[in-house]
Amino acid sequence: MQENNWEKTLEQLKQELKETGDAARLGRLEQLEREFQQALSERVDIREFCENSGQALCITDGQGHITYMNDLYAQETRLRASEALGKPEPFQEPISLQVMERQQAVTFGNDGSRLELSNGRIVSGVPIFGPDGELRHIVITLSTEELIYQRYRELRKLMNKKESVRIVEGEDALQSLLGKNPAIREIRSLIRKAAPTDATILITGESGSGKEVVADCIYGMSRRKDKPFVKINCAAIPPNLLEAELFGYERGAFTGANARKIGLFEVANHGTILLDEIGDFPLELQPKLLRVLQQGELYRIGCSTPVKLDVRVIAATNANLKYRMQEGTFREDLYYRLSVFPVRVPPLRERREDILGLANYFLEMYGKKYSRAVTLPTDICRVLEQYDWPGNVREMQNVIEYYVICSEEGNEMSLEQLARVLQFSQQDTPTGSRLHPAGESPAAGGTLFELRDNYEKQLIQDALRQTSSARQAARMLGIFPSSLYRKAQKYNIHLAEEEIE
Ligand SMILES: Nc1ncnc2c1ncn2[C@@H]1O[C@H](COP(=O)(O)OP(=O)(O)OP(=O)(O)O)[C@@H](O)[C@H]1O
Repeated sequence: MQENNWEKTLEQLKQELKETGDAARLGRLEQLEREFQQALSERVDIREFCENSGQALCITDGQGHITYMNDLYAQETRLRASEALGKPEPFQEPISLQVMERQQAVTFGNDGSRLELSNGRIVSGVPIFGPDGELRHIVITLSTEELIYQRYRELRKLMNKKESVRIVEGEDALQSLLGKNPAIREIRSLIRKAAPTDATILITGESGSGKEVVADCIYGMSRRKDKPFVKINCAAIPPNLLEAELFGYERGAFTGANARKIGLFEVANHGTILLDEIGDFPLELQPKLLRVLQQGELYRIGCSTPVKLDVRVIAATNANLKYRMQEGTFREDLYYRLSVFPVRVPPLRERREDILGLANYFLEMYGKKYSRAVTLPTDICRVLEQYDWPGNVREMQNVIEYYVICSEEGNEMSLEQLARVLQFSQQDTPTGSRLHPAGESPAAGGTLFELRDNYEKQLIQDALRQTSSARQAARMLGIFPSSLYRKAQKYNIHLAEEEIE
């Protein structure tokens, strides 16, 4: 009814414009109408997709008020759309609330009673942000574990296709571990042997040397490659929260435990878990981890019945575990249980023959990303080979990305500029050596990130000077106006009021 009204008004308006011969405004109006119809049809498509997705689905607005639910969701939750629409989720612990609080996707095992679902259903809430960074919608789904695995596999395939640089399945997985140095070849051969078994693997090596790449290869070549791969950085989670995160808890286990929480070990069941920074694993939790490794079972906090597990454990660290054992912060029995199959990834400075291969790989990768066919002149290659790379492959990847961003075809970054990035004069490498290429006078730099930020700020200021609005400047820089606005705020660049619109 309403649509008929606006269509009628629109027709009248068009007729009037035709009669007055205002072709310009008529053309603009017709253009707007086409865009509007297009948006309308897309909206209908999305609704159709939701109806027929085969998955229980509910959408809320940014405040957690339900704006849509499909039949399957209504059936599974026994809610009625007519009663629930426009209101918050009528559950004791609405998932939308958690998404709103954490501003990130939330998934947890459902304990049955809370959402009145049969056991095994997994509730997920995914936030959708607007271009201004505001939370606009939350998409809530209820899935079986099997469905989650399936989605996970689809997503992984999609990501591989998109990035087209890392193929991480089967023998091909090894291709993502680049390098011709004998130690790297040896690692490939070790992975080939160990990956198909369920042996626990301990990967050691300096930060940025490629431990996670090795873990990805092991997973990609294992018989668990279609099952979950849960990665956790043990140093990033406060010790008092780590126990609950890893082992989970029962409802009522402690104040605030309003519902059962499934720990990450259970999430990884039948799959693989990567315990990164294992050297920082809290001493008091180490017996619990040992139990998982030895007995294949865990106790959730507040529960006396063990949960049986089938998880392959890969641990990684840049710490010296033998030293940690001596100082009494790492248990000896845990160390020997973890290092059934040890793999040491050498730092980049110990495999200089791989430097150029890696540099060219990243050059091509970022060349594609930023649409720039830049090359590495011989003098720069020489410097890259001589540098000690204290931050290993990760540092090189950052440096090459910076190089590609700052270069243009035929007008590559100069040796002086690169020297600044590498901070020759200031940076002590872990071996204590410094690199000063002959004839270079190293300029004061700042960290790589500071240099990058300065450069970005300068590019934005230049673009604003060369154009007459922020919108045009954003177009020139190839970014959205909203991103330009955010960056302008970050760098304290003043935009005129009308430019912000
Ligand atoms: N041999 C390699 N071939 C290709 N890329 C690599 C290689 N080694 C490292 N990289 C790349 O370098 C970066 C850092 O590697 P990775 O995260 O595996 O290091 P790490 O040792 O796990 O670091 P941290 O100890 O800080 O967790 C990643 O982007 C990774 O893709």
